[in-house]
Amino acid sequence: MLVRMTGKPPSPVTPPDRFGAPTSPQTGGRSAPATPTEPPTPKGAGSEADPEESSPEGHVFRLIGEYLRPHRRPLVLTVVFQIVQTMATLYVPTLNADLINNGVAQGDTDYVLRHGGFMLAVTLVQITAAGLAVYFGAKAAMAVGRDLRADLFAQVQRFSAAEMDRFGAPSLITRTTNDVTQIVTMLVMALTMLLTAPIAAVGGLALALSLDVPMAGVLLAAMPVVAVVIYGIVRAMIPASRIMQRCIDGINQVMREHITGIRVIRAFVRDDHEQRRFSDANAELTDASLRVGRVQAFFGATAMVFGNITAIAIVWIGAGRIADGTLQIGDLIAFLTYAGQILGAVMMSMGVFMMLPRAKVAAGRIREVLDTEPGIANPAEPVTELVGLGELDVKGVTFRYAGAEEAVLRDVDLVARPGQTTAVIGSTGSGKTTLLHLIPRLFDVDAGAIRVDGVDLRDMDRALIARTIGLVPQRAYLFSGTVGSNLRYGDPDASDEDLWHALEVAQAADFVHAMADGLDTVIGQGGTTVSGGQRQRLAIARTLVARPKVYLFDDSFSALDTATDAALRAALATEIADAAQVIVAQRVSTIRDADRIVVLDAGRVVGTGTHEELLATNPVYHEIVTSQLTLQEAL
Ligand SMILES: Nc1ncnc2c1ncn2[C@@H]1O[C@H](COP(=O)(O)OP(=O)(O)OP(=O)(O)O)[C@@H](O)[C@H]1O
Repeated sequence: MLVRMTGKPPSPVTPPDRFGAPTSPQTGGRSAPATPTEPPTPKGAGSEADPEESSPEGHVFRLIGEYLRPHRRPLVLTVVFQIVQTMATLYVPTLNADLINNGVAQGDTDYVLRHGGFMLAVTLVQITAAGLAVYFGAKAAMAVGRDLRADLFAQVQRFSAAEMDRFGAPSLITRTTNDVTQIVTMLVMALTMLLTAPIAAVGGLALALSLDVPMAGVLLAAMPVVAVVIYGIVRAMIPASRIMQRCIDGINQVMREHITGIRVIRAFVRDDHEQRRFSDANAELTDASLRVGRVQAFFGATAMVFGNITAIAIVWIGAGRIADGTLQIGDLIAFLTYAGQILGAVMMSMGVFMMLPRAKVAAGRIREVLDTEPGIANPAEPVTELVGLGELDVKGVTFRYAGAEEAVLRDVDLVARPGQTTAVIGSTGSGKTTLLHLIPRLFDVDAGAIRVDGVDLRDMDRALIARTIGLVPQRAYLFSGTVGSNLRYGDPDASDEDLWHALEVAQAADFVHAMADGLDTVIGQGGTTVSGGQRQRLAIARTLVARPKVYLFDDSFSALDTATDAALRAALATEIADAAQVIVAQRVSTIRDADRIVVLDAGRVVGTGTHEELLATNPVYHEIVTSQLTLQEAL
């Protein structure tokens, strides 16, 4: 039979995970209100709304149009070769009819050879044009994919911690990989079929009409019937694909949690529970896939039946007309070929429309990232150099996390002078880490200001902030690579001697020496191949290599034993004697010698002074100290 099932519906691929996190305020610059108002919902998104429902088709076409614009050349070539290929495809049945009528039927071998040669040449043109059309179409589509990924990556790099929190790392990864793939896949199909299909349908019909009007009527009658049936099936496919997409989301989530939390699962012997969760999600996906499969099977069978009914009608009418001498056998064969081409074209274009729901969701999610203005932008005329030694002044700072009801920090003051150590202590959840994250401008304050050498952070160039302030985070992160490449994150030009010196100060030289390849020892992603304490010390060394003016240690000594902690602080005291140090710690012994201790309680500063002053006057500090040391030890 002539009808080929080329309009195959898209195969299930991993869909994007869903974005349902609360939206955040776009606080940026000095104009940020003291009490943040409710954030505007980003375009194409909605914390409540289902992104699949809320992203119109326009998203896909606008996005594709925008990204195809720079690739006009391959696009134009695709169109040209598509037209050539389709014309040649339409021409071949006419030539074939001619060959049969005037060559085969007449027994004219010479005609068959001459005409056959020409037909072969047209087929060659058809094949070459088809190949080139696919090549340039894929080239344009891949270029769109590459540009989308590059723009998404660049945009995510501009994001502040607030936007990162809002989208979440897994979602940003899925958007950059899977969602882009959805767009590219649809684009490849669209470039290959959307143009060919209407030309083949209209051209085939025109040629059929020119051959025999009554028989072309069969095709004309069949086309709308097939289109209506396929439309109905596509309508059924859309909700089925949507359900399947949600099921794959579910399975992704279970899988992600399983991989991330494998140690906890093992520790609590929850393997069976996790296995059940996975089995449930898996069964749900299987059911949904079967539902989609049933719709596809029905689609295939129905299309085939209609195609064959059309072919039978053509043969039936054609046979009668051949018998009464009004139609030639070659024309009947040409008719059957046109019927196949026309119905195939209708089905192929339906295949593209079946991909639309998924591409639509993907485009909405991509647009959402691209349209999100980073809350923290570089100032228009940034300060690029500081003249002072690096005096940090936190003044009247209030901060609330996006979506949170209460401010985490209220009216916080803190001064860290060069050559001095300022410690921050407080119960867990009192806001210490948050305060430290505000200093390198990972978030912007809602009220108050943070200045270094009298310059507001919001007036400073981001590169200057990074050069001036060195944060050793609570959970040190190391990149996949070597010890050396991780340390050079602080300064790409640092020599091996510089690295070893930093390691000595950070009390890390001994264990790095003991590693098989020293500085060239490979570190697993996230630093999983070193211990927590080693990771902390490597992170400290990395910051030392950068030589900032202000050091922020966020509980960076917590994984060290007391002796190493003391040795490290002693080494730091001489190594970075001129720098300002802010140390957050839980252990009183770590901070008792600090020049100034700031006591935080529920986001407020409840005391500032030396260990002795606070012990004598501050009940919160007194309580923290006596919970760890005897009064004798404390004094
Ligand atoms: N990204 C975030 N989004 C929303 N709330 C947050 C976020 N990070 C922290 N919080 C909340 O802010 C409060 C202060 O957290 P923070 O980590 O600053 O406390 P901390 O004093 O450093 O605690 P710890 O000593 O346990 O590290 C906590 O109530 C916490 O739940």
